[in-house]
Amino acid sequence: QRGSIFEAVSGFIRDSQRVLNGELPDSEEILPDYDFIIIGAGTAGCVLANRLTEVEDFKVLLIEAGGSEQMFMDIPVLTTMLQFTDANWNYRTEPQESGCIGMRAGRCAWPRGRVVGGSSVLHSMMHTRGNWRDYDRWAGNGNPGWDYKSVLRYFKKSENMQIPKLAKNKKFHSTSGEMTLQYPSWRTPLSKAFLQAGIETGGKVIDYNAENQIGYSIIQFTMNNGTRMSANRAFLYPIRDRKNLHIAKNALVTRILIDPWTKRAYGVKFNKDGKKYVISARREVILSAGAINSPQILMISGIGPKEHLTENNITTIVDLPVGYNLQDHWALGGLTFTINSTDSIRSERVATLENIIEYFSYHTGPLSAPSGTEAIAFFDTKNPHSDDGYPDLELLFVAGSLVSQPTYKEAFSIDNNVYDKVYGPIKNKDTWMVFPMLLLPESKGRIKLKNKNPHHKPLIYANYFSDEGHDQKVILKGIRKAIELSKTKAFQKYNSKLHDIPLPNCARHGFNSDKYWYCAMKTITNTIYHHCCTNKMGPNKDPEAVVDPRLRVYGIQGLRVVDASIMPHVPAAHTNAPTMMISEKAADMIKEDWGIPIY
Ligand SMILES: Cc1cc2nc3c(=O)[nH]c(=O)nc-3n(C[C@H](O)[C@H](O)[C@H](O)COP(=O)(O)OP(=O)(O)OC[C@H]3O[C@@H](n4cnc5c(N)ncnc54)[C@H](O)[C@@H]3O)c2cc1C
Repeated sequence: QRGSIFEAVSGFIRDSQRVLNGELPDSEEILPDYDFIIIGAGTAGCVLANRLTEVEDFKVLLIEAGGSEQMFMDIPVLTTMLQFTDANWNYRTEPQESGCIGMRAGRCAWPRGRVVGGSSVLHSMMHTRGNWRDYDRWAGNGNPGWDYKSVLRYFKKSENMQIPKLAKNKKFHSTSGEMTLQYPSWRTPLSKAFLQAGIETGGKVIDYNAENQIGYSIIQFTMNNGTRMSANRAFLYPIRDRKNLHIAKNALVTRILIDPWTKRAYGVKFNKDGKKYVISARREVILSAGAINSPQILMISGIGPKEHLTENNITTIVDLPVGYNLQDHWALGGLTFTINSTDSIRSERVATLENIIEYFSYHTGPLSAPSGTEAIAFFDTKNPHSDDGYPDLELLFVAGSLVSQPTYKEAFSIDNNVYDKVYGPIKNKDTWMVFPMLLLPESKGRIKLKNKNPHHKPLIYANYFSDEGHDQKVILKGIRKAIELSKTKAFQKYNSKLHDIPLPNCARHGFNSDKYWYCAMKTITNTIYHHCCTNKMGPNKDPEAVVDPRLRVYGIQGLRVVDASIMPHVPAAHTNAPTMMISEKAADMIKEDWGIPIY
């Protein structure tokens, strides 16, 4: 056994104190005005609050609907469980014909962080930047300064790469930023089998955050010494003592105040502890409420598609396509392989006293492993033989499956009948799973208002598979690739077998036929939580654009959007790192626009 009860108790106290000493207190005093008001202390909001308050003259108010981050939220193994706390907005998609069919009431669960740190507190901590073509494509669409060469410095700015071998590559990595990156110290031998299977089938092992992305890798995580590094911990803890930053927690912004004549944003309204606040912004209001709430707040404040606002009795101040262009990464969920050893992760083997003692003593062992996601691989299905391809498919390897942790079924909101029939018979088995995930989707959805009440959840139309068939074909290639990997020597060592109880609604197509898998992916449609793009950045001539390349809302002065909603299209990356990059770049643009020199 590693560690002792004594060490674990001291470790627990040390961890609790780290959070107590780090977490910014809810500001006792809220001033009537600030230079900048940032709405939302999520990934983007935390980075921005840090960078803007570097300028002593800038007085900043950061407003967050959720409460403080708690110590237990930093324990990697609890990642999925955080979705069952108040730190989750708990969204559900609207039912649609061709997706989420096997989820409860035909609705997919879309969790989002409602806590200081935002979705970076709920997220699975995978750190991937995407491919250079993603950003060259953003720039090519009329957004100067967003090409990969220009944004690479912003990816590096926040990075503290603690994987020694990767840190040597100075062109792509940095060790001086706030966000620490690590491989988890504990993982199952199945992750090695995944990499070996890749090599056996002609792939190679790469650093996907460097030159090119095609290949296999252990995942780089935003972790520090075996614990979660949320944006809050990385960017707000270190600036706790800055006098020019105030934070209002448990404060829901209900409206951005805009003068309808001058079209200038001059403040915000928010509710906190039963009190209503109206606070002014001397310079700018910055909306960082994420891809679902940012469009909601804009629309409620009179910025959005005129017809839709009129339907909701909102006077339009500027008619803009807010809420359109919703994009996500999704995968077939539940593609499971059984094995004949006890090498996979199962909750009953993880949640043991021994492991708990080890975790609190040293931050090692199974509790320091994030939800079983261990390895990753990227493919360009259009140019399968190019090393420098543009990945459109990701295989996300999990050293367990829907049956390894009771919370998975709930987190994904899988219908009980479907789950019991398909996964009930293997519920005690050891398994591994792959999410074959679409990276460059063609389907697009939309966020609409339910009504103009800011306390009501907006409507989410995911529109998965609403394209001409491209998206399902890519996922199918991923399924075939995962099955190929399961047949390699590396995985046959464990006698890996594709779990073949068919989904009841798809059985008529014959298990493992292309048609079967098309039906399966529309049944267990699994979001990978990369919701974005609903306030698209684009040039003036782009009819879909909501913000300009400096992230200013068209037609309004003093209002920017800085979060995942400004992405013109989702990059071939998990979206936390790109969101940090956006915020780093935005901070420099804001400083520049207010005459502060940039170094
Ligand atoms: C379950 C899950 C797993 C994920 N896994 C990964 C992963 O492994 N790797 C990865 O790269 N990405 C992952 N992501 C995605 C990543 O976390 C997001 O892309 C990123 O955090 C988006 O940052 P953001 O600043 O745009 O929004 P958020 O971080 O969501 O921040 C928005 C903030 O605004 C606040 N807010 C909203 N409305 C209001 C209001 N009216 N008033 C006041 N405050 C408001 C919210 O409470 C929230 O704190 C995951 C996301 C989720 C939900």
